[in-house]
Amino acid sequence: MQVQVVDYQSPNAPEQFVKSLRETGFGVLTNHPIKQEIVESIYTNWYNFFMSDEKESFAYDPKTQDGYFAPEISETAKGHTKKDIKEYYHVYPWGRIPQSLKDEIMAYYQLASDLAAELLDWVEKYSPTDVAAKYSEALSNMIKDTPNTLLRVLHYPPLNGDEEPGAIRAAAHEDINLLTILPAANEPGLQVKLKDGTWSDVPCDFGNLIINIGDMLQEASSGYFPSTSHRVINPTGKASSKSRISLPLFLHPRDEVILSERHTQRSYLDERLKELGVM
Ligand SMILES: O=C(O)CCC(=O)C(=O)O
Ligand SMILES: [Fe+2]
Repeated sequence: MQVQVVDYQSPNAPEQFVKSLRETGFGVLTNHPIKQEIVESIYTNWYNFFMSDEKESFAYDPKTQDGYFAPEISETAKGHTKKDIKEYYHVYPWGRIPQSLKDEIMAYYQLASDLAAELLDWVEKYSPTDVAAKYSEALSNMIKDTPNTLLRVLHYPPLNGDEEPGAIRAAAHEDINLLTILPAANEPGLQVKLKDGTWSDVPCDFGNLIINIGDMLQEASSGYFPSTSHRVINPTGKASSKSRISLPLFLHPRDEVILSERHTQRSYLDERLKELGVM
């Protein structure tokens, strides 16, 4: 099955959407409540931030993980040796945020978090009874008042030809969190790995909202909902000279939320950050 594009306003949207998540780890929504204007404005304003020297005064703090991650310290995906070709900024409500960008990005953070709670209710409603019985609390409750949800503003710079051979914008990886909410980026490149092992472009019409499952939902659902590998491939031709901006919101439960017999959100997250080499 390919990733389904679902009209958020259609009566059977919840069922269709959850089916796509179950089959592919991804679902795409159109006609959803997040206005394209705010997404576009964020892309423009943060592009300007990444082009400025101001970013250097927000260098990330390894203890708290908020702030600016320069290309030199950017992630190496689990199981890979080459760093991704990207720089990014981690926005947390309690973290450092450039003053001029704060109101807008926090408005988006709230909007997307509210929508995410609704989507988690959809997931719960269409979880089989035996799977839902193992959720330690309602999925949408797991993110209630959480300080851990992370909004990452990503900038993939234009390629200039001196990239390390084999490095790509984002090497194949799975997300760590419960669910990821991602407005379509301003340029294509996002691909998902299908069950048969082939890579497929995620429908990326500007205005689409892409949602995918992370490892924590896979853990909490005993594998019923798959955390699927995805990647961002390098552009070719004229597109190589363009920046790509994207804006994933990674939904994380509160620290103490029990995901499974093995893990709370905190024990799971710490394990993964160490593997990524950023902690
Ligand atoms: O930039 C994108 O489209 C996806 C980014 C992503 O998968 C991630 O940061 O985890
Ligand atoms: Fe990802």
